[in-house]
Amino acid sequence: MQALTDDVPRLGNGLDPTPIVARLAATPGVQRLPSPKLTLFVKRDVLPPELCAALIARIDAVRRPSTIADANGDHAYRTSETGDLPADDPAVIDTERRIAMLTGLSGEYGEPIQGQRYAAGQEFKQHTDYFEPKGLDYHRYCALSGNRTWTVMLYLNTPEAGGATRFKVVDKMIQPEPGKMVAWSNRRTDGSTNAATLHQAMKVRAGVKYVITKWYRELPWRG
Ligand SMILES: O=C(O)CCC(=O)C(=O)O
Ligand SMILES: [Fe+2]
Repeated sequence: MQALTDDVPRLGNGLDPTPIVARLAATPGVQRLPSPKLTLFVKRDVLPPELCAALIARIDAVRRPSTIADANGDHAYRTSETGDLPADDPAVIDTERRIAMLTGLSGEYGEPIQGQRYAAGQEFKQHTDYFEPKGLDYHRYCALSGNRTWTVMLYLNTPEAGGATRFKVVDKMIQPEPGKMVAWSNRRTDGSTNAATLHQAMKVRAGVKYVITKWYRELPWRG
C-alpha cells in the first residue's frame, strides 16, 4: 500500500472486528444496523461531490463486463460493468485515505478499489462477498491473500430509479446517494463466514448507477 501518510490508523484486517467497530461506532454520523446478525455501518457524505465525479470518470475509462466467482450458469447474475481503478491516480489515493481514516482497516489487506457501473436493467443478484471455503474457485481466489473479511462500498451517484442494495436476511435496504458508505464484516464475531451478509444490487430501473468497492483479506493482498 502506497501513498497513505503515516497518520492513518492501522487496526488490522478486520477478522477481529473489535477495533474497527469501536472506531466506526465512535465516529459522528455513522449509523449501525441494529441487528445482532450482521455488523453493518452506514455513513453519508464520506466522499465530496467532486471526488464522486472524478471516480465516475475513472470507472468509465476502465470498465469491462463483470465476472463472478463460482460461475453458476446464470449469465444474468451480475450484469454490471467492472474495473480496477489505478492505485496511483490522485482521486483513488484520496479515496483510499478517506476509507482508511474512517474504518481503521489496514491498507495492506485491501484489494485495489474496484468500480462498478450498472445501466438500466442491470443488477447483481443475491450473493455473499466472501468465497465459499468449499467452492470450486476458493483456491484460485484465496490461495495468496486468504478470504475476504470486510466490504467497504461507496455509492457515487443516485440512479433515477432502482439500484438499492438489499440485505434480505436482516430486512435492510440501502438507497444509493453520492458519497454514502456502507461497510460490513463478512464474518461472525468468532471469525466464521456470515451467511446473513447475503445481499443483492437491485435492478437499476432508470438512469445509471456507479459504486466503488474495497474488499479486505485475511492476509496482506498479493492478488
Ligand atoms: O452495487 C451494489 O449495490 C452492491 C454491489 C455488490 O454487492 C458487490 O459488488 O459485491
Ligand atoms: Fe457484494
